[in-house]
Amino acid sequence: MFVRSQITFFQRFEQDILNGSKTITIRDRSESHYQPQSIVDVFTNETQRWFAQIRILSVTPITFAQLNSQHAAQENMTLAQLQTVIREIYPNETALFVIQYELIK
Ligand SMILES: CC(=O)Nc1cc[nH]c(=O)n1
Repeated sequence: MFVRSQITFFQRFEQDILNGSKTITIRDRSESHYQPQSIVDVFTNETQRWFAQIRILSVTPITFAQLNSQHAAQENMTLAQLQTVIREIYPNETALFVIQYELIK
């Protein structure tokens, strides 16, 4: 049976995803299962409202300490902002995954 894959983003990221300025998301191991080239439905985390489809391009392990300004640019943030956001979402996690995606238009 084919099960459609899903991911959620906080509502504050929605416009950046839709306008193409946020092209990665950094998640913990529990969300590292997305398959490259798969198509994933995107919902808001707060209300489970569908707002997009994305194609997964790659899933790459990374540590918190390895986050750099290129990752921040791909998140449409400064590096300091990205580090703060990730620490708010994953307070104690060092093993993370960069999920690169493209918006399906
Ligand atoms: C819901 C949720 O965890 N959203 C996240 C987490 C990390 N990065 C991101 O862009 N969105």
